[in-house]
Amino acid sequence: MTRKAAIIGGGVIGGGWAARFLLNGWDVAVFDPDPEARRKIDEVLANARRALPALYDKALPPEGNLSYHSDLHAAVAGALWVQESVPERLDLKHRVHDAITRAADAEAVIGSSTSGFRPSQLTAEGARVIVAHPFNPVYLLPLVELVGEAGHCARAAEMLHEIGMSPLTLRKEIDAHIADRLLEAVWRESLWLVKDGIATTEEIDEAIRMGFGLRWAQMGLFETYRIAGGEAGMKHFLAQFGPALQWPWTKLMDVPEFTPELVDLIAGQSEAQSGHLSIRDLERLRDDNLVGMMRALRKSGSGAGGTITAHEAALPDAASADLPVTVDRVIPQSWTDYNGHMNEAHYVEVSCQATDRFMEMIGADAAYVAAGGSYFTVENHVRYLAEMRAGGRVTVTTQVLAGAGKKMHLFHRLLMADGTLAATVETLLLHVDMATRRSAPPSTEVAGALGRFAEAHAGLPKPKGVGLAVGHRG
Ligand SMILES: NC(=O)C1=CN([C@@H]2O[C@H](COP(=O)(O)OP(=O)(O)OC[C@H]3O[C@@H](n4cnc5c(N)ncnc54)[C@H](O)[C@@H]3O)[C@@H](O)[C@H]2O)C=CC1
Ligand SMILES: C[N+](C)(C)CC(=O)CC(=O)[O-]
Repeated sequence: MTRKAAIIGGGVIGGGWAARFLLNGWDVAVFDPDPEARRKIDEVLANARRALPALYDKALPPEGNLSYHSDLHAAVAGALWVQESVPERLDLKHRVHDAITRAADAEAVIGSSTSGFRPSQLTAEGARVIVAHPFNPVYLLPLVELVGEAGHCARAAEMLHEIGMSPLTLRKEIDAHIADRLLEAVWRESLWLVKDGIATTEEIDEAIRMGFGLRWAQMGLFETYRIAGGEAGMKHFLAQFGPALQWPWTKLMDVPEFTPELVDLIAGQSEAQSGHLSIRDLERLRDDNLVGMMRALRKSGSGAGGTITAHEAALPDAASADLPVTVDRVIPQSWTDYNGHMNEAHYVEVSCQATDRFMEMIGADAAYVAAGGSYFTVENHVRYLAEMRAGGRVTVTTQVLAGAGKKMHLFHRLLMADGTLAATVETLLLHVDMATRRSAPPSTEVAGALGRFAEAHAGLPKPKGVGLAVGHRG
């Protein structure tokens, strides 16, 4: 059954919430007295439809229904989740939450997007609001800080996981929760740097996006500093850079004294958080994450992405072979080329995703590869038959032409939503012993599963295009 979310206040954040729920298959009812709210939400939705599916190698569920209401009660009726996102004014929040509490179903989660108020400040006695503080853009960024009664937070967390978000439940309420306290510190310090003529806003943004901003996005603060302590780890880091906290590096001079107890507490928590990995393991993890993020920034040319593309233009050409996996997905904007359609490389990428998925189906999955067996592709033949465009859905069907011994001969059909055949990819793979990296027979289980597919497909007509040479139009 389709679930319903009510969005009370449809501005920057309410619009983002609406998109997050809607694109994950929920019905969404909006109440916002602003006559411009519908236009604004439609614009947010257009951006969300362009961006959110690109995160996934699988199609999201069909969108729910979006409705607008001139009455708060009508919007809230029957909703499993009611999210308040009205302006950050306590008197207004009080009035709105009184109305929501009266209108909402007894089991509904009632969340407030407030950036700074504590749940106990938000309502009169008896109301059951929790803080569900998201990050802009709500449809893409996963974090939601949950603050309030444990049972309500637990139910909220469950639902947030289902719409692809990452709830973080606070141990106790505090003004501005966790993340905004951190952001406020950086923000305040940045404003001082500008006011004192030390740096421009551009220079401060550069200092963040070319350096520690990249690290923070993939490893946070404490794990990053653990690595910065070298092999001696967090205690060494605290010993080396602790004294600097007393130097006038910052306008925020109220800092805790590094007593042995505090050092042990921080070092102990850091050990519990990451002690299962060596510093080298952490470095590799960090580097892999950074490469992934910077690749993601290449298309827009933002920040570090522009630096990479400029450098790359000056380097000799190298072949690329990064090909992820899908059988049913939406084509991301980033796959569009200068001809305004999906670039030819991504047809092959989609076919590789189909091959990987098929390997999982016959038991040649990640565990099998880790145990020493895999398939290597030895030949591909792509026929480009129709243009595919960003936002369109592509489904791949896989036919086994032969599957015996070391050989796996597959035929992928790439189909558009209306059934148009957009491409075929005929691909020949050989089973390989990963230790010797030479061809070798697959395990009995994999051979059996592949054989069953081959047998089931044996009676199907030979697909048009099989075995053709380039230029042959058979
Ligand atoms: N903008 C941001 O970066 C973030 C904001 N927040 C929080 O989200 C909440 C909303 O902020 P924004 O979306 O930025 O504000 P906004 O000004 O963009 O949107 C507020 C919306 O509430 C509507 N509204 C006003 N009175 C209303 C009422 N009585 N009933 C229903 N709707 C009403 C307004 O017409 C407007 O569309 C605030 O509590 C803010 O602290 C949370 C995370 C990030
Ligand atoms: C500026 N802000 C306090 C409203 C920011 C937030 O609350 C979270 C965000 O998206 O940065």
